[in-house]
Amino acid sequence: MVQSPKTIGVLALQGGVREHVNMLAALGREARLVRDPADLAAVDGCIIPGGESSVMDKLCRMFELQQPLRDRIQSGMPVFGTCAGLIMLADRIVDGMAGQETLGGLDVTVRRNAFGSQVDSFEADLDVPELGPEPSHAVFIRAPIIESVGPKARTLADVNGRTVAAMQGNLLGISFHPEVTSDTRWHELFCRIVDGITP
Ligand SMILES: NC(=O)CC[C@H](N)C(=O)O
Repeated sequence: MVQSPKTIGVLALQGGVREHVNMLAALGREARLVRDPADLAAVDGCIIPGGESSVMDKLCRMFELQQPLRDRIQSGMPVFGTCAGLIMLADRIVDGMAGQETLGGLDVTVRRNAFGSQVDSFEADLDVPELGPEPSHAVFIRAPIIESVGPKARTLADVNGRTVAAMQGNLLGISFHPEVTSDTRWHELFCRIVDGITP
């Protein structure tokens, strides 16, 4: 019997949803948009896109997705957070908006908009051993940094000594946007995690 492919969702409340859907399509994976608890129940893994984390947090609560997402994360669902999505995954946030909450799961502390207004968007080539020898061209858009990585998580990449990618079990959080480049390797890595093909 051929096993049916795992379903990957993209949290579609706010932010850069389409780019992730297109990236998954380029890898032959049809994404399911996640807008309510029934959508979430139908997916095996989920991407949380970039956008504005404080708004995404509010919408998660409004659409009754915060607790279901927390529960799924705690029970091991693979999640890939990019930029605002990384902030949503972080256990700790040092300069959130008043009352801003995260979903948590990834043992890191993040700082929002950490690269400052002058260079709030820039690009850099990152050395990421997990992706192979070719550098990963990273696009940072009002990006957070990972200020500290706790003992349960590990650093995957940094730029000028500042951590911008971390992983913990099935959780992957990066502060930049591979979905706006032609580099599919981050999404391939996430698909392997969802499919249970660990390196
Ligand atoms: N490109 C992005 O996702 C920016 C993140 C945004 N600055 C936030 O705090 O959520």
